[in-house]
Parts: sequence; C-alpha cells; structure tokens
Amino acid sequence: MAKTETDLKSLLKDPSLLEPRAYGGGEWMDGEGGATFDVTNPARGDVIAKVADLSRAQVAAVIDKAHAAQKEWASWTGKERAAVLRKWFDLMMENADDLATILTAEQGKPHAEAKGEIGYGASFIEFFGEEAKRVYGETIPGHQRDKRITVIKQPIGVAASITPWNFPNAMITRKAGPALAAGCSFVGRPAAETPLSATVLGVLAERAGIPAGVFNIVTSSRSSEIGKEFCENGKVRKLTFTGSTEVGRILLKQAADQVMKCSMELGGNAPFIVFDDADLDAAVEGAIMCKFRNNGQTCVCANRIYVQAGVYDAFAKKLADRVGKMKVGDGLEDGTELGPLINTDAIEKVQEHVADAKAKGAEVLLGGEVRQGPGNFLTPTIVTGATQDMLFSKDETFGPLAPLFKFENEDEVIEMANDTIFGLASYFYAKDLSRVYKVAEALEYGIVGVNTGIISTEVAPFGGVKQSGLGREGSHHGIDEFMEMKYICMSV
Ligand SMILES: O=CCCCC(=O)O
Repeated sequence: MAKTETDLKSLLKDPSLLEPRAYGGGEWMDGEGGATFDVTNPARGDVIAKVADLSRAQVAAVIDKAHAAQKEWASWTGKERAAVLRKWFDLMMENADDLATILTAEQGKPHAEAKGEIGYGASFIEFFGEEAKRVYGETIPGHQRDKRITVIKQPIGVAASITPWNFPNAMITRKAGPALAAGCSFVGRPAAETPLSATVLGVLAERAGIPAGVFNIVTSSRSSEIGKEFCENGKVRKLTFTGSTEVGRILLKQAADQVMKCSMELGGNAPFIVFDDADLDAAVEGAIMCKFRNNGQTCVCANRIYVQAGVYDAFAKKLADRVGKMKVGDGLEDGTELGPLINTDAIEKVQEHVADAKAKGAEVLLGGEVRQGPGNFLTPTIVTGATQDMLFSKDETFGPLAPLFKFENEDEVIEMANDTIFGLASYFYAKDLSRVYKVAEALEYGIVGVNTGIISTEVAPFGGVKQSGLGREGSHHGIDEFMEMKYICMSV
C-alpha cells in the first residue's frame, strides 16, 4: 500500500516512470527556488509525492520553447508525426500496469478501472496518429472563369490545455493526440491532485522521440495564474479545457481578449431514462456502469435516473440488490469496485444533496454512510422519490448518489430530462423503435446512449451543447479543433 514516493516506486515495475518534476522544452524542471506541492493518496490521505510547483514566469518560458519548437514539428509529414505518436502509444500500452498504479495512487479509482483508462487514453494517441495522414483539404469550383479555389488546413500553433483530476491520463491524451497530430505543440497543466499521471506521459513522450518542446507538462498549484498566462500569452493560439462550467466561463472571458480559439468540455447533469418496455436487467447493469464509473466522478455519469411508473419498484429493488454488493475500498487492493472520493469536499457535496432530498420528501434506499478512518470513503447511495425541485436536478452531484425519479409518459420525461442548463450526455433504455428515434432526437444533449451506459470511445465526437461546452473531442472531427482553414484563391 503506497505511503510515500519511495513506497509508490516500489510498486512499479519501472520506478523511473514516477517523475515529480515538470517537463518543459525537453528538460525536467524543478519549481522556482525548489518549490513543490504535495500529492496525496485519497484512499489513505498520506503524501505520496512532492511535485515541482512552477511559477507563472516558468510557464511563460515553457510556452516560448513550445512556440520555438512548433514550426519544425509542423514541417514533418503526417506520416512522420504518426510514427512517433505510434511509438508513444506503444510505450503507454507496454507500461499500462505502472501507469495505472500511479493513477490509482493519486486519483483513487480501482486499478482495473485505471488500467481501462490508460487503454482509453492511449487510444487517442493511436487514433490521431493515424489521422495525421488524413488532414485533407478541398478544391472548390471557382466563382469566375479564371479563378481556382483551394482550401488547406494548417496547425493553429501552440495549444494550451487544462485538465481535471478525474481522468488524469485520458483527458490529456484526448487533447494532446489531435494537437500533436495536427502539427501543434502542446503545453498541458494537469490538475494539482493528479500531476504524476501527466509527468509520466512526458517520460514516455521523451522515450518515444517526440522532439523537445513539442509536448510539455507544467505542474503547478497556481491554477488561476496559469490559466491567465495561457489566456494572455500571445504565443498561445488555442485553449482546450475540461472541467467545470464555472471555470470554463472564466477562461472563456479571459481568452476573449485575444480572441483565442477555445474548446470547452464542461459540466453535465446526465439523465438516464428507463422506459417500461426496457430490458430491466440490462438497464440495471447500464445504470451501474454509467452511474458508478469512477465512483460517480465523471461528467457523463448518470446524475438523474428517471424510471417509468410501471417498472419503478422492480428497477429500484434490482439496482439496490446489485449496488449493495459493490466492494468499496483502496483501489490498489484486489476486488475493489469503488474507490475513495477525491477529497472531503466531494463527500460533503453528496451529503448535502442527500440531506436536501430527504428534507423534500425523498427516502434513502441504500448507503450514504461515511467510512471512519483514513481515506475519503462513502458507501454508494440510492434515494427514491426524487423530484425536480431537489438540488441534484440542477447541479451535478459528482459522486456515488443515484436518485430515482418516477415518471408517467414520454413527453413528461423529455421535459424533465431537458430541464437543465447542461447538455452533455444522456441515456435511455427502451425497445420500441419509433420511441427510440423520437426520444433520441428530442433529448437536448451532445451524446445519447441508447440501451447502453457507456458511450466513450476515441472514434466518436465527444462534447456537449448548451452550457456543457464548445467543440468536440475524439473522432475525425477532433483534429479540426487544432487547425485553421485557409482558402487560397488563384487567378489563372
Ligand atoms: O469528466 C469527464 C471525463 C470524460 C470521460 C470520458 O471520456 O468518458
């Protein structure tokens, strides 16, 4: 069980993968004056590493290096960039066990789930490496007899990224993959809770032969200062962010001064609807995968579960039977299905949502207990009798709370499901084909899962509508976020 950096190293097949320094311009960097910040294991609350705490000036110096490296990188052919990205992907897969151990130690999710994230994260590097060869332009018939029109796509330049602690590998690779494939250089600021999953990507990028300055990881505890540097530095041409809608709004305002191209993957409040013609066992399994992925700390996790009246009681019972058996514990221990929450604030938010629901008439069917002792553990919780006036109807709980709402008909549930400022992911279970089409079209969300609780894949465009964000990540669309279109009009 990891207690210190040394202990965590002893769990790795290759201890040199654990890197507490930042990676900028191809060099490993300490914080100014040796400044560090602590990284703790949420399963035990102990410090596992002291990581370089870069100042804003140090980050600006890294941006200079990324800027200097970008033009040469962009001059490589797509095939040449694809070859090093492929090497990077291979190294991630070869070291997947160690990467997962580092991820679990700092983030908490069970090791098997962490390993799943490493595979998912690596898939973006593989996919976009392949896409590097397929950045096609266009020819358009001229508007006059002597005119020829060609459209080309060019890398935007330096891309800055800010990523969250809940998917500390995949949220970086989903941005760095297309950025590097497009010919951009990349400066990533990982969450202060989970920097080691980012620096290890720097270790492997270096081993893969990605040129100095092309992939950079700037670890820092000063989130708002670094955000400002990214938005105000004239050498940064693209900002890509995954995190809360609240922070996304601040970044968009700051980036407006430079009219910076932004991609925003923000909050969600996913509805999960079970119609009375659904396969109930499949719906229960889908709800568990969707709700309890990363212990509910995922922007696409079900936040509101709507169940049609005729199957409400049966669904609630089946769900409680299954969830009640889930093993909560340290993610580094065998058999753990639900790890700790990231911190005590996260526990308090779940408790606040449960207390509010109880005060408004809901009943706790299962769970809700905070485990005594070290670590941020909370048993998975189900409440019945949820209604639209309860806190979780407006606000993402981001924890292991499954509120069950009862509904009577299609129109009513669509109205309730869409009654939110968010529009990221949504899910429903039904068999009737015309219902499937109508409901999928009526849900105001960027992603709709039909008879499935898992929708994430590198080949599909991930992103939200309304206040859930701007732009799409993944799929062949994802690379366009890092490119500019140029039209060349030629007189012949
Ligand atoms: O919180 C958002 C992380 C997205 C995880 C995914 O890609 O499914």
